[in-house]
Amino acid sequence: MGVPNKVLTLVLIREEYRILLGMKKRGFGVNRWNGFGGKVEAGETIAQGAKREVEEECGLTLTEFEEVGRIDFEFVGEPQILEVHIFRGDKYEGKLQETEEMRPKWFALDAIPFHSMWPDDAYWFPIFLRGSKFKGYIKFEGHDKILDCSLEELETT
Ligand SMILES: Nc1nc(SCCc2ccccc2)c2[nH]cnc2n1
Repeated sequence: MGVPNKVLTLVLIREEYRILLGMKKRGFGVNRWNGFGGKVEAGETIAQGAKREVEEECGLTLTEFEEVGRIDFEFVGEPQILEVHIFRGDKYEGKLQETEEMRPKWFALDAIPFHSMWPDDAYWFPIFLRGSKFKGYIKFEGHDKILDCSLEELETT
């Protein structure tokens, strides 16, 4: 058995015509717009970890959210797979704020800044935006080059 996967969360808060992204100001994926997320801590469920990261990174408290996807990311030369659990945020409370980690901004669904995001997002965001569930496997060389990409749409809601 190889190295256990690193379990991570990614939350995309979506309203009818806009989606909330954050500009990552440090760490993994810096200088790219992304959803909010990160590691799952000991003693918390994946969903609890997702909710916590949103609060820490942009100040919002999720009151309704659902896991809609899962993508396993492999990076050439790194034994640990990143197992990313993707959630759609439907309802939230609180005041949106910039943090040390993220600069949040709402984007119209027809103006998502894919050129300043992880390159794979352009492949699975359309599946996410039509309300389907999905799972995938994506192999990277570095942080810009996709070597393999397989995505499966599981159901349309
Ligand atoms: N959209 C997207 N996100 C990630 S990492 C998301 C999980 C994460 C990890 C660390 C800090 C915060 C969030 C990606 N990796 C490769 N392609 C990718 N696309």
